[in-house]
This record gives sequence, structure tokens and C-alpha cells, in this order.
Amino acid sequence: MSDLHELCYFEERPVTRDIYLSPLKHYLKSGIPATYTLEDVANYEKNIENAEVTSATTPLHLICSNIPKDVSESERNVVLEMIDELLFWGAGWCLTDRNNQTPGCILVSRGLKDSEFYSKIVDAGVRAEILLRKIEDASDFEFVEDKTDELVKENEPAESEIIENRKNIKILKTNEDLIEDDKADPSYNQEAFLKSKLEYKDNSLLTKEGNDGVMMRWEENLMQAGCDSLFQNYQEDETKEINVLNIGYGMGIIDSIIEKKGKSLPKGFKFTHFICEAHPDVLKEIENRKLDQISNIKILKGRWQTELPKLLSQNVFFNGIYYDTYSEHYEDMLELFDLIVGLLKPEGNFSFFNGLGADREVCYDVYKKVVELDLNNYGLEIKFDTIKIPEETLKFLNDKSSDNKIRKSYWSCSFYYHPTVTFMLY
Ligand SMILES: C[S@@+](CC[C@H](N)C(=O)[O-])C[C@H]1O[C@@H](n2cnc3c(N)ncnc32)[C@H](O)[C@@H]1O
Repeated sequence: MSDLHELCYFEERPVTRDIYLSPLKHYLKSGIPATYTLEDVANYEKNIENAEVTSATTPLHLICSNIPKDVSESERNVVLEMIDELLFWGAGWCLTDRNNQTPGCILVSRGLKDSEFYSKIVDAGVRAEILLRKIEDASDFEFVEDKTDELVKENEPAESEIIENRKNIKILKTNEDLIEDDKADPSYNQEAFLKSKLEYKDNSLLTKEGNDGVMMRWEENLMQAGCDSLFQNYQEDETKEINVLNIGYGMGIIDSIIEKKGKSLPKGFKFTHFICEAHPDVLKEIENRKLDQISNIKILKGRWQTELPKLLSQNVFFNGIYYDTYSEHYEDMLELFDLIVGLLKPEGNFSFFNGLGADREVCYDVYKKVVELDLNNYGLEIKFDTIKIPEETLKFLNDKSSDNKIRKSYWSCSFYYHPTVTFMLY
């Protein structure tokens, strides 16, 4: 073990600046990388060069594993400064150790989720995600390329990155998974998805070839919460013309709930329910269910990217908009926000299926903040309600047995952050 790593076990108490922080600063300033791992040390001691890296147990992992349970206030401040120092020198907030844990995951498993240590990791994640996006945007311009390379080295995790798959769910991929990355996968690539065959079976909508869950019945109470958000302020609409838009029909769960709600509106309200859907097999199902023959339902056949701009020019405005698609990415959501601000009535509400980062709690918390910052840029604010995911649902979703019809599980958090978005200045 190196001297740097040894510091992170807090064997000597109390934890003071002199014993811990000063030497840590010294090691980092003298060139030891903040991402120097136990695995690097082991390879060095065995004289192994260019070893394939499969895990990264960094000083930040060790600190998170070893913060004493009985840490005093002054010790806590020193540990927080050590975390700050490591993050300043580029310690990766989302690197994974041999147990596939990030530093934040370790804090969660030790019951330290409500601590300042955890907040620091989450804030570092938010900064890194936003910075990376800016760098990606800036790399379109040649004149900034050299500088951004340096920034990437300093801030980008070396061996893992956040990517997204189905339903906008951002997942942390480690180096092993990255090799497997398949851009032609319908759960990742929208063009491939729209060409793939889908089938409705076992209370789910699945891709025929891959058995990936596009939509599943367990999300019913999340859809109920989504619908509740859309109708939150309809009483304030003086025109009494209530328009609700659902983007992505899937199994039509939220649409059935929206229809029921529409029927229960007080007399005098004129209710129209718009559904935007792009997949041919789902459009066929909509036809089979004869939804296009219901007078207050309007089906927008095509991708929202094509259909919603048309509404803008027709001056249609919405009391509620819900977004839940498949095989789209966070960048698509950012594009959608441009349209949301144009389509939402001033008292309107927007909500979406929130799978952003949901494969592990720390990523889910990072994206809870990232999306808030992005929406704030549009003059929108977001409120989250936490909904518990039942144990049996989690067990079913993560069941690896051959009986389970879904190929890949897409949910592992024991709770769901349900979002409701409104204009700040309303
Ligand atoms: C997860 S399902 C929606 C489930 C729905 N919320 C429910 O309650 O059953 C996603 C749906 O979005 C559709 N979709 C995917 N990308 C789309 C796009 N760009 N525009 C419109 N619909 C899209 C898919 O075909 C699929 O039917």
C-alpha cells in the first residue's frame, strides 16, 4: 500500500489537519494522481506494466469506506477538506472499485446518505456532468480543442462513464461494459428501435428480439402520479379549455388514467387529450383499441421532434404535458425543453418518467440536480415527490433467473423521484 492510501484508513485518531490533510496535500501536489488506485499499487509491487484495469479503488473509495462511525465535528471537517482536496485534483466521483461500488455507493451502504460527505460527492458529480457536456459542446469548435483536452484529463473519470439506455435511464458503465457497447441496440439507438418489432405480452411491452422491457405494468402508480401532476392547476384555467399531451403511448397506462380524469372534470370544461407516438407497432395497437375514434382524443403519429413543432404553429397550448419515450437520451430531453416552454400554458405542468441515473442512487441524486439546473435555465422549476418502489417489484426486476421475461433490468433504486415542473414566475 502507498503512503497516500494509508492516510485514508484513519487508523490514528483524532483525525487532524497535521496528520492527515497536510500530507495528503503534499502527495497530491508532488504529482501522485488523485485517482491512484490500490490496483495500481499492487501491479507496481508485482512489476506488472500496462495491466488491464478492471477496477479502480481510489483514495476517495478508501476514505468513504473508513470514515469513523464516531467521527467528531472537528474530525468531520478535516475529512471533508480531504474529500475536497481529492476532488480538486480530479478524483473520479463515479469510478468503481472491485465491488462495483462508487465512493457515493459506499456511503449509501454505510448509512451515510444524509451526510455532508455524500453531498460533496453528489455536487462533484453534478459539476463533472455539466462540465463534460460543455466540453462536448465546445469540441465542435476547433479553436478550443487543445484546452478542452486538458480539462477532460483533469475531470473525466478514466475508466467509467455515464451513458444512457432505455427510457432515458442513465447508467454508469464501467470499463468492462464499455467494450460491450452496442450502438445498434434498439434500447440505445432510436432508429434501430423504430425499426424493431414490439410485442405486448405478460402485462408488458417488450422488444420482440431482445426481450427488453419498453413499458411494464409495475410503473402504474408512477403513471398515476404523472397524471396527477398534469391536472394540478386546471381549475385556474379561465378559458376552461383543458389540453393534455402525452408523449409516448407504450401500453397506454397513463392515457387510460388521463381519460378517466378528463371524464371527471366539472361541467363546462372542454377536454382534449393528445397522444404523440412514433412506433408503427404501437400505432397499430392504438388503432386496434380504436382510440382514434374517440372524439376528444387526437393522435399525433410520428416522433415528437416532428409533431410538436407543428402544434406550436397551430397555437395549441397545454395544461399538462407528460414525456415517457424509449431509446432517447438526455440531449433529447434538453431539446424537448425548448418546445415545452413554448407549448405549456403559464399555469401548466410538465412531468416525465424519471429514470435519469436510476441504476444507482448516487447517479440518481446527481441527475436530480443536473435536470433541476437545466430546467432553471428555461425559467422552469422542478419539485420531486419520493415514491417507494415495492420490494417485490425490485426483486422481480432484478431477478436473473431464466423465467424472467425481461433481458436487462432497468431499475434498481428502491425509490422513485417523481418530478413536477412549472414556470418559476407563474
Ligand atoms: C415507455 S413507453 C410509454 C409508456 C406510457 N407512459 C404508458 O403509460 O404506458 C415509450 C413509448 O414512447 C414511444 N416513443 C419512443 N420515441 C418516441 C419519439 N421520439 N416520439 C414519440 N414516441 C416515441 C415508444 O414507441 C413507446 O411506445
